[in-house]
Amino acid sequence: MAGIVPHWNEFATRDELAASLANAVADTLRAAISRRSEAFLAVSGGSTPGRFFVALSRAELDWSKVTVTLVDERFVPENSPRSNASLAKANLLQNNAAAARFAPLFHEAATVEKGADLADAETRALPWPLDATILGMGGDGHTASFFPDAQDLDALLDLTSTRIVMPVHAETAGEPRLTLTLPALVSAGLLVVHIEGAEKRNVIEAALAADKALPVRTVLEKAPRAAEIYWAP
Ligand SMILES: O=C1O[C@H](COP(=O)(O)O)[C@@H](O)[C@H](O)[C@H]1O
Repeated sequence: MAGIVPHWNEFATRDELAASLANAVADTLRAAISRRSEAFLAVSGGSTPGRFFVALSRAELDWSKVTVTLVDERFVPENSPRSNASLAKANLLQNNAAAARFAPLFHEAATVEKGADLADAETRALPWPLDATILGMGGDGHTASFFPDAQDLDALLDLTSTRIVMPVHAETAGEPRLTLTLPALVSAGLLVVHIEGAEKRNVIEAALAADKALPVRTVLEKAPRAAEIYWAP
């Protein structure tokens, strides 16, 4: 792969991965707090991050100085079982992390375009750049809401975009989405792709080895520094 090759962190179990990733993120947040008196974290939704969220929620640090947002969101309200905000609130924003400020991407609006405009305006006031971005990846190679079949995928993955949040329409996504744009995501000092299971490992290895233009490859290629891949079977 052109660009900077990611670094693999492999674990025997998902619990070990969760503990180690939580330590790494907590260290990054603590360092940001001592450097600039606050810290900014973006996390993923989906089925993978639950254990990591619970482990991180117990980390000892000054959570009142931490802002948490999402790398992407389904265009659904928080009472939907598909809401990434609801997952993060239930699993991460508890225990010590209950003191953190949460900045969701979903806003009530007639269309996802209007919702994205609201989220874009609101997120501008957050303490950029991100200190840590924790991405997931679907079996189709999507990460954040950069789906392979997304309309305007090139615009979503445009490193020169001045947008922070954009709407996403993709047949395979289930519903319209909101996503942080590529430059917003890769501004983070710590960029992680958290994946579990043999199937996802095969997908990311194939994407990195071949010139297969899956979105996850584009993100890792365009990132200004090497990403950390966290993987467990
Ligand atoms: O739709 C989404 O999917 C990806 C991967 O989710 P998983 O269920 O396979 O872990 C996730 O990273 C993203 O935040 C979410 O919106």
